[in-house]
Amino acid sequence: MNTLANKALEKYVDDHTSLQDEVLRKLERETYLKVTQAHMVSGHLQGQLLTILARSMNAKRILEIGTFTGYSGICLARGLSEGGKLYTLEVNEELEEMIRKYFEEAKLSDKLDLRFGNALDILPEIDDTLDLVFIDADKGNYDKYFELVIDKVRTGGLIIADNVIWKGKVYDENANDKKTQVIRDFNKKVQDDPRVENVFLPIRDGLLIACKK
Ligand SMILES: C[S@@+](CC[C@H](N)C(=O)[O-])C[C@H]1O[C@@H](n2cnc3c(N)ncnc32)[C@H](O)[C@@H]1O
Repeated sequence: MNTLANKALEKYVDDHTSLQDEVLRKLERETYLKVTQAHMVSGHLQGQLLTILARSMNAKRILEIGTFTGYSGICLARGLSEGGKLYTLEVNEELEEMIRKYFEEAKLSDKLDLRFGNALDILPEIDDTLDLVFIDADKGNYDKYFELVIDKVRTGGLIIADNVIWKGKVYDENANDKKTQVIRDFNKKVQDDPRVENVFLPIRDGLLIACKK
């Protein structure tokens, strides 16, 4: 289920969001043509939100967990300040060519630190202070990702988790599968966590934004 179920509203929202540029349009199109599970791509509205959040906080160090074809990575990197860097972690090496091609087209290659492997193994190697973390990989590990990054995030920095609505299943009392329960548990954990202040945004498949105190 689309959280902006009303198509007219969806169009209106899109019409009042800065336009998607040619690089992102091409990347989204190529993803849908060539890659399985293309619906995982963040897309225009969410991508624009990520750019604006990163830019407004003058981010210098951003970490993304789950690069996929690079859509959200490009959006985040666009919000980086001068000399900034995006660490982005991806387990599927087959995506490398496409990711690098589009970062090149977007003139963002100098900001890209792309690392392949299991994020759980790579995260302890990242020794940096982070302004923003975007968690968008395997849902079963969201809790672990949160714990592995929280001490690296500066005060006032953000941890943003994607897909926290899980196609509406998190608030459907009849949905009791394991993945849905894992996401409910993660959402509750963030809500109860005294280290952060948080807001749950029902955009696309849901973003949970936690600001470190
Ligand atoms: C939802 S997609 C990411 C979408 C991307 N952020 C975007 O908006 O375009 C999730 C990605 O996480 C990757 N992934 C899954 N488990 C992972 C892990 N343990 N470590 C690193 N990447 C992982 C998948 O291969 C997939 O490309």
